[in-house]
Amino acid sequence: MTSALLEIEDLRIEYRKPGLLRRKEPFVAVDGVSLRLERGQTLGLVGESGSGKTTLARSVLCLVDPTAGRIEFDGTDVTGFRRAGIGGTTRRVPHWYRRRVQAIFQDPTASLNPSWSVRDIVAEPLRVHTDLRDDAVTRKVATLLDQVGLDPSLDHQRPAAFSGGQRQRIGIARALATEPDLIVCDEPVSALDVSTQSTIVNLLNQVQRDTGVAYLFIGHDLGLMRHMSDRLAVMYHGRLVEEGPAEDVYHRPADDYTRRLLDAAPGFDPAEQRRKRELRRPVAAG
Ligand SMILES: Nc1ncnc2c1ncn2[C@@H]1O[C@H](COP(=O)(O)OP(=O)(O)OP(=O)(O)O)[C@@H](O)[C@H]1O
Repeated sequence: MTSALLEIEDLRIEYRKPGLLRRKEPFVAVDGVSLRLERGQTLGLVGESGSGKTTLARSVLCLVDPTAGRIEFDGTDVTGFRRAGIGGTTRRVPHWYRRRVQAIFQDPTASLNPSWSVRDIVAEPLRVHTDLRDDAVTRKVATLLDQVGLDPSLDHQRPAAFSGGQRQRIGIARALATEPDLIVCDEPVSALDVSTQSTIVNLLNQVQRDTGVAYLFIGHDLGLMRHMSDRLAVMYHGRLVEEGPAEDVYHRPADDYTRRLLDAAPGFDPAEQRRKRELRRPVAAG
């Protein structure tokens, strides 16, 4: 088997609350999770609130230290990139990793600097990660804004001048600036209204077709996740309960928890739900 873009092996992440007595058990947020994401594909990560999705995503972004297990990106072990050093210092994550792995977050308002212009926000990763001169940066910013459907002539405006969906487009332009191989998308459409959700999802799909970027995509809406993802992984209480091709997980879930998640999914027509339950009912042996 060829190496995947991202390979997560038996990952465990524990949180310790400061001041806890030593003998008290740490809280296990991610427990023995193994996942694989191929180049140019989307791995959808679903599960109820608190199941460990964001913690897993943050470990891929080297924002949280795994307790055990391994994260490999394009053949390089990146697990120890951010091990806490002596005296609480933190080792720097290499530039090449920050450049190749970008992120989009749920709340674009919180993740965009409100006092910067859109031009400066999108230009920042170019200034940090490339040797482009000012005029080339300006051209690239205009191309990126155009790519995400924003008018480049508005690049002097601040984020507050834009709608929620437009702000998410700014976040996507910023994430695309370094031409990453992977974008970790932590619920990028959950805070948007339904019609804006679908335009942003379509944009992300188009970007993937154009650039070959892979997504680790976290979301709650199973219907949307099914359309977005090549494979779906379902987490429950920090553990992976199911993983497989998106259509299989959606139509033929192997795990009880996935079935409950599907039945609880909002926007389902009750008759459709009944029909799905019938289809999923195990066939008696013999
Ligand atoms: N810094 C932290 N310290 C202690 N516990 C934490 C910390 N961050 C998250 N947790 C706990 O870890 C568990 C998993 O949280 P996480 O945010 O990864 O879940 P999630 O599936 O992404 O949830 P949501 O869909 O609500 O974002 C939760 O019980 C949460 O309270």
